Amino acid sequence: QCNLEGKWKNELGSIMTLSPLDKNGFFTGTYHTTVTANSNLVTKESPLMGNLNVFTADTQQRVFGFLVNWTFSNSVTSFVGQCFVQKDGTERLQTTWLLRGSAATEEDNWSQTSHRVGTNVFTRLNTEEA
Ligand SMILES: O=C1C=CC(=NNc2ccccc2C(=O)O)C=C1
Repeated sequence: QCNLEGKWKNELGSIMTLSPLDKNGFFTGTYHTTVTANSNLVTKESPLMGNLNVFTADTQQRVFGFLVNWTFSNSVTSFVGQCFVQKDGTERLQTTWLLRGSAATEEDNWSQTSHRVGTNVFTRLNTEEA
């Protein structure tokens, strides 16, 4: 079954580290993202907090949500998603995100389309990547 604790990366190369969950499924963590701020790449760490739905008996299909409070801009991103375990045991977090507010700094070029909703898939950071 999926355990959210640990390090995850998405297709943008952002790294998310999640804490152990408490009995209510509450967790905290940090989110490292690389965004272009006034034309230089900076990696920024932002705090996050979230909840796993621990009320369902179905331990394989648990849904979660978390909010990243971006430290480099006046914005937050909420992620909602579900963890899936593949046949080979690898875990993937399928998420949909909603970005609220505009970055105080130049937005990263992938967000030039100024879309404010999207999807991200997170996979576990394996040991040599960490
Ligand atoms: O104000 C801003 C502008 C762009 C941002 N890009 N990061 C993201 C936004 C949505 C989902 C994932 C990420 C990421 O960096 O992984 C974040 C805050």
